[in-house]
Amino acid sequence: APQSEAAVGVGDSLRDSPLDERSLSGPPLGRVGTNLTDIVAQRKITIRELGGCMGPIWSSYYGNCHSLLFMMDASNPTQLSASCVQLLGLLSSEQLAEASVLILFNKIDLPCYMTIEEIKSLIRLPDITACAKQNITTLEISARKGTGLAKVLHWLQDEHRSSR
Ligand SMILES: Nc1nc2c(ncn2[C@@H]2O[C@H](COP(=O)(O)OP(=O)(O)OP(=O)(O)O)[C@@H](O)[C@H]2O)c(=O)[nH]1
Repeated sequence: APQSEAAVGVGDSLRDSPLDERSLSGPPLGRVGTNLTDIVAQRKITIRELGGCMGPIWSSYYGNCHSLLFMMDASNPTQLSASCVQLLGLLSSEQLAEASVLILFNKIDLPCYMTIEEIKSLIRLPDITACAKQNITTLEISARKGTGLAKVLHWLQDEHRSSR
């Protein structure tokens, strides 16, 4: 069956979540490295998780990336600017110009210092979306509670329906 790849960068792993994982490969949770997870959402989609601290080598994986899930920790305002800089770097990459992008605001189960609207305004998300070559969608989720994950799966399903 055809398969395509999506990548998760920065923030928190979907590994904690109740996703329907039919097969799993890569190092166990908590190890440094890149984790690969196959999910079946009508077709097989391979998710490659790249931790925030692996930013310097993210670009090695751009070539095979059909869509990008960029996870931000909505409960931690001190990480926001660094995450935003990493996001801008991804969006300006020529290799990712055709990728569809889903920005996930994670940990909405925690009491947050700022509302998601405030976070979006602080990182000037409307400007980022307007200037980016990519089609950008945003969702608010809790990987721990599973909130919003059905929508993430639907997005993946839609994006990979007719992909290479
Ligand atoms: N309350 C809450 N905690 C979460 C959620 N998602 C992840 N966590 C916790 O946040 C911590 C960090 O998650 P990790 O996935 O290990 O860390 P990370 O931010 O992805 O780290 P890198 O991949 O190296 O960037 C763990 O203790 C998770 O259990 C969430 O939605 N809510």
